[in-house]
Amino acid sequence: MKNEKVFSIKDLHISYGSEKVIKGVDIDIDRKGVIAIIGPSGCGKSTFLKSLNRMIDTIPSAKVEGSIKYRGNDINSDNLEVVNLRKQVGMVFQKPNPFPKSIYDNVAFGPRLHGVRDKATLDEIVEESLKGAALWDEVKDKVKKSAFSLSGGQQQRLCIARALAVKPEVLLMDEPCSALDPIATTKVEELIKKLSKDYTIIIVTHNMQQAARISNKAAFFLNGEIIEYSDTERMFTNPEDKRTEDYITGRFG
Ligand SMILES: Nc1ncnc2c1ncn2[C@@H]1O[C@H](COP(=O)(O)OP(=O)(O)OP(=O)(O)O)[C@@H](O)[C@H]1O
Repeated sequence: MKNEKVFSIKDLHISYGSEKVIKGVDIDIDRKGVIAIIGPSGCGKSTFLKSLNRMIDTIPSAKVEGSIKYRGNDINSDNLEVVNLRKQVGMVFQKPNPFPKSIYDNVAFGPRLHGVRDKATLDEIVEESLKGAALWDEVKDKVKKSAFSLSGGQQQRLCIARALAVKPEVLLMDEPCSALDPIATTKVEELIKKLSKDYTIIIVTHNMQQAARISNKAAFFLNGEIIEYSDTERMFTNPEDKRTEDYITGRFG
């Protein structure tokens, strides 16, 4: 494929009112694989992530300047359809947030929103998405039951299935395992690794072991700037910057 870059970001600045949170970020993100966004609390990781599918628009005080290109198109240009951008660039949040609906209706929600009405087609998308999120075997006999009847880890995989149902290219994940127990975390990590063969996954994590286990590349943020962006293995074995080393070895954060 010609354009291997999914995102190309130049001189990105984001502020909330007078507080500057992202201060001149440049980063290119390639197709497929897992990119971990790491850095201490408050350094702007979630803000950066939310800017990539314009979820940041929901915060009135937020102001975004600079260029974010998704597949070569400026996502902040007036003629870009946000609904289409969010179809391509899905999001999974820290706490599982299924809708108060059945398992089936949670997954069918996005496709219905985009106009799919045919029952057989919806059935197929729901099954495929639940299989993609490694949840199908656990729920196939009870898809009409409430999403709230699932465990926390299952709910998070349901949210991943819901994101997959509209066939995105990119998944943004903001600490998707922080509310999960170790077993559910392992399952979601395995799922992320599996999905990274077909999707580009950009994940914010506080967990350095998790970043090392699942990501191909890592970007270290500090005070709204990217200090280092490299292959994860390299960053974790031979970081270029002393501040990166101090952070990943737990000297601060
Ligand atoms: N909705 C908001 N309104 C005003 N300020 C905000 C808002 N969201 C975040 N901030 C501020 O922006 C800064 C960066 O926050 P952000 O959540 O992006 O950091 P983070 O690196 O993801 O932190 P954490 O790891 O603790 O989640 C913080 O100082 C925070 O207080």
